[in-house]
Amino acid sequence: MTDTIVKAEKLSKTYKLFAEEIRAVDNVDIEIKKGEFVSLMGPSGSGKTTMLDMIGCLDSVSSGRLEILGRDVSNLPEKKLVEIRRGKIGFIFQDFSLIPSLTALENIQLTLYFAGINRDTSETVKLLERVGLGKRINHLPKQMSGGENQRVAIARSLAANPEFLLADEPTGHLDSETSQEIVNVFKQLNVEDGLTIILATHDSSLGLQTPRTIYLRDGKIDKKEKASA
Ligand SMILES: Nc1ncnc2c1ncn2[C@@H]1O[C@H](COP(=O)(O)OP(=O)(O)OP(=O)(O)O)[C@@H](O)[C@H]1O
Repeated sequence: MTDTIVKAEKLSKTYKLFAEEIRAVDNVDIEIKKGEFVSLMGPSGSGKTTMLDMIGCLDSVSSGRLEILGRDVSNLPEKKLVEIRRGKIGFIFQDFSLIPSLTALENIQLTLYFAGINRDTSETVKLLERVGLGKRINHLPKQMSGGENQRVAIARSLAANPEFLLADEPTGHLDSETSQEIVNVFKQLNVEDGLTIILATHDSSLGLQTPRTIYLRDGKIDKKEKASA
């Protein structure tokens, strides 16, 4: 098993919009190893989401090479991309995407059900405890704060035992104090469980807390600014 989670070489993504061609990601070289906690930072439109979507096998590659978990995914059809992302990659987005009529516990159980994974309820409860929600197991999303909803989403992303987590602006809907709490959960998962996490954010107060920061500007890596925090 490789310890390289992501290896991108001259990776590019081009969107065609009528006559216009937009190079959202432009010739990017990146290598991310198992156990790293990396933030992808850059202003709006710099290509963070496009980059994460390709790494997460949610979007295709236009040119260059992308290896995920040791497998070349650059030219794979959608069906194969689904196979790679299912179970192996955990996703956390800005909107928590929880089902309003289901409790914290049920939201996770439903995800497991659709993934075809059999888990004891006690294991799911442990996941919620892991993110500090031991007392919110039977709460509905509307009975929890935004930060708590995002913790449920984090627990849900962990339920299938993914090889790594991708978080795209996970604190976009949260105030600064709650955002810090969410980043602390990620730090804990990275330090204590060795989980690999890639976090996209435009918020430098959060992005600079990770051991490694990659800056994007106009779809390219901004080498001048690239430095470890
Ligand atoms: N589906 C699409 N079709 C056309 N252009 C797109 C598409 N998705 C993204 N883009 C363009 O690609 C560029 C990069 O967008 P992207 O969403 O990756 O940036 P971002 O850094 O994540 O921005 P934000 O922080 O605002 O989410 C932008 O110019 C955007 O307008």
